[in-house]
Amino acid sequence: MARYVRIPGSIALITLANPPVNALSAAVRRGITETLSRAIADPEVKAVVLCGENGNFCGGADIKEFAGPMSGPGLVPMIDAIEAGEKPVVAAIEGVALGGGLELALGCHYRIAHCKARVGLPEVTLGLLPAAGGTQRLPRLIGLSAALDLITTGRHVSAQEALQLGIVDRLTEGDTLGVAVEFAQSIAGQPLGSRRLSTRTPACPADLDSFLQGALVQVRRRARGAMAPEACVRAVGAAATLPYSQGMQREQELMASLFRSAQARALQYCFFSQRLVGRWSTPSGARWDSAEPRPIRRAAVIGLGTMGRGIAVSLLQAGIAVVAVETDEQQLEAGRRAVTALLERRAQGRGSEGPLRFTTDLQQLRQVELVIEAVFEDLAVKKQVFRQLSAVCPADTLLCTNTSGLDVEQLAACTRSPELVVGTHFFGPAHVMKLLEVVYGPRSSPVAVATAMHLGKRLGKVSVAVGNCPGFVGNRMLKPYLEQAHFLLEEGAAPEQVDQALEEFGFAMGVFRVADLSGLDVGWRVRKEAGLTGPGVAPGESPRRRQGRRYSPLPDLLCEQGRLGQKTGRGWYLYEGPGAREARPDPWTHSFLQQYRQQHGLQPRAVPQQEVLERCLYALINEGFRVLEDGIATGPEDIDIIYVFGYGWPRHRGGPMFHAGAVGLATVLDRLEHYHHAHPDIPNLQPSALLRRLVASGNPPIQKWREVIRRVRSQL
Ligand SMILES: CCCCCCC/C=C/C(=O)SCCNC(=O)CCNC(=O)[C@H](O)C(C)(C)COP(=O)(O)OP(=O)(O)OC[C@H]1O[C@@H](n2cnc3c(N)ncnc32)[C@H](O)[C@@H]1OP(=O)(O)O
Repeated sequence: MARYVRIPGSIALITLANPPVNALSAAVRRGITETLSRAIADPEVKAVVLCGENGNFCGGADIKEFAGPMSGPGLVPMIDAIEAGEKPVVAAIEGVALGGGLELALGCHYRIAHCKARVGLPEVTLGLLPAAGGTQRLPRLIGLSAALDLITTGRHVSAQEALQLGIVDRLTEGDTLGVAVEFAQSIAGQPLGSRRLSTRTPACPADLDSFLQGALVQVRRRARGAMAPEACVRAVGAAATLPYSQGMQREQELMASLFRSAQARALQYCFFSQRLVGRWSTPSGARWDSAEPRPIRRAAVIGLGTMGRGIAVSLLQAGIAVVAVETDEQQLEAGRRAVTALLERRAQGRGSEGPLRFTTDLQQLRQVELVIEAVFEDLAVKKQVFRQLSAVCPADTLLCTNTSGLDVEQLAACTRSPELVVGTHFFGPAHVMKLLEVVYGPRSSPVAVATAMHLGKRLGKVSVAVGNCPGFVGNRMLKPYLEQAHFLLEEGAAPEQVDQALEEFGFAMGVFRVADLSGLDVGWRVRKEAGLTGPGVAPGESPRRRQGRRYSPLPDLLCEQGRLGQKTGRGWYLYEGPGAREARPDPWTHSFLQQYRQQHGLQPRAVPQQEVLERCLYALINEGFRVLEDGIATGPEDIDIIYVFGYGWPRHRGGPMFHAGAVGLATVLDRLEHYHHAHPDIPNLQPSALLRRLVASGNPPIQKWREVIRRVRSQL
């Protein structure tokens, strides 16, 4: 898995050959070790060039190997041998040099990179640290501060930035290998001295202790419970305070504490799941590898509210021409100003955008290949828009709706070509958030799904194909989670207590802080339309029961008081004023809850933190199992990616379904049974058939769930 060629002029060329990214599998490590020995032993060879096949230097250690026992030559001795050798080794970097790939390049004496290459140490995103000398060599090359930034964020760095930082010695625009070979010839025989990075002393900030302390505080705040960032700081700190060999020892110790951790497993599961969801399929047999996406050059966005603006910006930044449509001149002008401001803010350092036109005239849509409707979340209004679109657009135009949960099929039924209608559920802000739920209806064609999935990828999003049901995957699962949070308030908890439990679990914001941020009126409107509150409620119905099950009117009561969240300066929390962001516990809410409990004869109790987590999270997870039973998501990975990328689920916990597996499915089942027994009027707490079946099947690893799901679905 590493090829060896002698090139005229006393150069040995070693090529890593493990496409697509030349990951450093055992076979590649063996290949490098053997070919390097050969080059060292050959007296004719004066210098070595190391490169990768297929336009990529190296994507790092082979992540697939981490799950099993490690075998073959170790990365550290291999890289040490390169650095210690007497013959200069030049890394010719094309494509990527990431993780172990960059660490390998740092063991080389020189680095030459193509101007489009990217380098970085992203191990932290996999729950690890750069444990092949990266935490010790990089600070010695570019200084402690810059190394700490790269290693704790895992960000990829462009070739230009890598040159500025001093990670690479030279950039090329053309033939990287040719330049590297020529360069190797020019330095053959020169002393290697400080080209061996392990011999250097890292440049450190003057007040090292407080610098490292500050770095620890900062990564802890950002990490929300993830362990790897802190371990990275400690390892880089060792580079500043210990000789190289002791620093390496510390690096290995810290890596050992992470390598088999639950967090590393969760993060690596996310890495592979993110790629797996791209290989989508639908129950009707459409598949990623057989459905051909249509090219999209011109698109339209209908409705320039917050979502429509973000979607327009997202399309433009992908180089797609956009026609932005509003109903009247006033709304159009507001939309124009907002989109222009967003584009200006994001303009720095970005590529060229597609052309943009604003109009109130739907006739302007005759030339577009795709339309995204982003009007008010009201089925009747959306139906009307789809009827108009169907009348105006050519029959082969793909019509997408940005609904967050309405029936895509009902919209398709309003058009001439229902097979060309799909849901594209963006998450706000749409130009920032990485998730796109692509919703196929029963009649959506393979080409429609493929085009929407492909569009998502072009927009830089992680697209997940899901079936059509109220709330699709993400919002459907959110409902029982929110419901539990409200029930917990009825039973005695305070909003800040529920939020604290969820934030300590790793969510960026607890459920009540999120509700205040998004606006309580959003859910209120949906509940009114569903007849759960407002004039649609049957006279005489108990305020705490709806449709035969327990219901909490608490959020409705807050809305009735005009407490809509941050925008009104008060919601579950109190804010400095309308639009202010800092949430303060509100004595009003506490006394409101107290009165409510008294009025309904509810005896408040101290709700343990464990119960908050179990009831909120297991209710959500239970719905996830139902989503799988119903075939709305194909596998648990789809759900987990949706939750990690769209709902702030802490990535180091892998997503809700992964978390269920990590806790133990039998435990989740047991706790759901316990809570359902205590609250028989909450159907969401009744364990799903699939969960029971998985437990009965012996708690298989998550990668095997699909087999059980198939059996359960065929029997339901
Ligand atoms: C105690 C012993 C351990 C010592 C370890 C020492 C420390 C070193 C650790 C590491 O190096 S960990 C790995 C660090 N590297 C990364 O995190 C990079 C991961 N890869 C990527 O970011 C991207 O894949 C890419 C390289 C930027 C390429 O992106 P692109 O969009 O072009 O393609 P993808 O679809 O992402 O990938 C294609 C294909 O390749 C698989 N793959 C990518 N990288 C790895 C890898 N490092 N190991 C194994 N497999 C990898 C990826 O899963 C895709 O596979 P398929 O889905 O097509 O099967």
